Amino acid sequence: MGMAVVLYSSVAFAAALIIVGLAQHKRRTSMLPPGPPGDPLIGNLLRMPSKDSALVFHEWSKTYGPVMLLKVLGRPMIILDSYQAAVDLLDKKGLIYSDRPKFTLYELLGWDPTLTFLQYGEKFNKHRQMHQSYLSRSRLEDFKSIQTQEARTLLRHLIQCPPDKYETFVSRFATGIITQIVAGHRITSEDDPYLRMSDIVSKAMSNTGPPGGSPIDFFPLLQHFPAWFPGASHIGVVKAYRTTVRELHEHPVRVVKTQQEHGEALPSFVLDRLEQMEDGEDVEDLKGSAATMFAAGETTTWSTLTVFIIAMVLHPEIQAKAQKEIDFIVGDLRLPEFGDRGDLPFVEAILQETLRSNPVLPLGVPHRATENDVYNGMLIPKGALIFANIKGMALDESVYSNPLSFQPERFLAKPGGAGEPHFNQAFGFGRRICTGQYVADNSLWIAIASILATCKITNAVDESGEIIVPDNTLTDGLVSHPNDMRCTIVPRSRGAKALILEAAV
Ligand code: HEM
Repeated sequence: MGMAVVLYSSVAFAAALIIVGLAQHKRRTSMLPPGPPGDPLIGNLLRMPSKDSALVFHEWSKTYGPVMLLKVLGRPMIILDSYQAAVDLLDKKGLIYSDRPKFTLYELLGWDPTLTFLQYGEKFNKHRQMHQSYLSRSRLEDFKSIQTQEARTLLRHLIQCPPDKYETFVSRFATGIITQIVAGHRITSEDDPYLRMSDIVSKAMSNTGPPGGSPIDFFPLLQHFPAWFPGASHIGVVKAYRTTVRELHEHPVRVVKTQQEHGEALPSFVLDRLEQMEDGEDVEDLKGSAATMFAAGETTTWSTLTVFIIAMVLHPEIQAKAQKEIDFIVGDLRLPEFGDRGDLPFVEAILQETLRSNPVLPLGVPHRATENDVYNGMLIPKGALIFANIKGMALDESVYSNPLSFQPERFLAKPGGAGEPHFNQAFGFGRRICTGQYVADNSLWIAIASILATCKITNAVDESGEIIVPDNTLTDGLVSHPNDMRCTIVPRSRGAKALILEAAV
């Protein structure tokens, strides 16, 4: 065989490879989910919303469908805008949809090891098991007395504090429950170290943009640049908050260990784990788990309760209807108890509508596909970030009528109500579903029922006597928080005030 034949054959073979490659690429590209057109190389970067991402994605989904592809700097992002698509992928195919992307910004902030951000694998299983075993349904009874006690303390704070402190005390309610569950510590003073840490950590979590979406997450090299460098501004957030985040890892375990040595530790997650710890076991896992529970459970509960309070300011008629229901079932001689829950369907509906109307994790926490997958003829590429658009699902008109209005009746059984499904999606999906959902649900219920039973929430009034209508918007962060909670909270009656003061411990 002559040299020329070898050369021609090689060129022909290479050409064939390129043609097959191009054909495969074309086929692959044509199978990708639809999405807004992007620019060469940078994809949709320039069109990515700077705020209200979940709402903007929901609008785009009306054009591109419930499974939508966005590309940012070559990184595929799939937005799931329908409950069905999220269940089909994240729940039913959990084996390949339960990973997380790398959250460089959160790692730099000191969140490590943190269940929320752990990649799917052995460490994830260990942390998930630690959380689930302590926060399981069967344990819920143990927490109810803590939750009831903190709800009563909250009532006293709300009627005694000036309006600009409402936020502080609602946050303290959430913190008070978590510190007791995690570290057996009851907050009794405003100087409590957990309150300081909680305040700083909440700020850190609501100022980081959508999870996994900061420029540092896309270009980890930016972490080595000064904060003034374009795209590196989050370095300032890291510097401001890292020490407190690390302190939150050290403090609970250090304190409970000392209490344990002195035989003074109260039951808690940390004590439970310390007692089970085997020789040589890494205490860093426990530190990470405790800090995660604290961070994941505090801001979410606080923000959701704030959403409820604003909804009551904006809808006095709904507040009055719930109070009528409570007066009928509970009366005015005692405060609501967990045992009343099944008899208060309208209060239940308000809780559900609070979770639906303004979900505090509007885009959840992104999952990551670990394999190529085909869904309804569309290719979900390996490595894609998968966002469940929880806010988008809340606005799905085929499930929720008048989705923009706050209408608890939608959840009441037919014919009195619309029989629409509860909004469990607020807690996420599949193998990454929120481990604290049952605790959160009970904390929210007892706080909502107790506030409605005893307090009247109305608009605040400014210096010139004008009624203030709170702006019903949320910040953009890992956890979103209402921007404006201006209102007035007073006891419903003298009897209600007496009940609050008697019950508070
Ligand atoms: C209103 C309150 C809460 C809401 C709305 C909420 C919502 C969520 C959501 C949407 C996720 C992401 C799920 C996913 O990736 O699909 C999540 C994860 C998580 N939540 Fe919650 N949560 C709340 C309260 C709590 C509480 C009280 C705790 C703990 C005491 C907690 C612990 C966690 C943890 C550890 C994760 C990460 C799970 C994992 O990655 O495997 N959450 N939560």
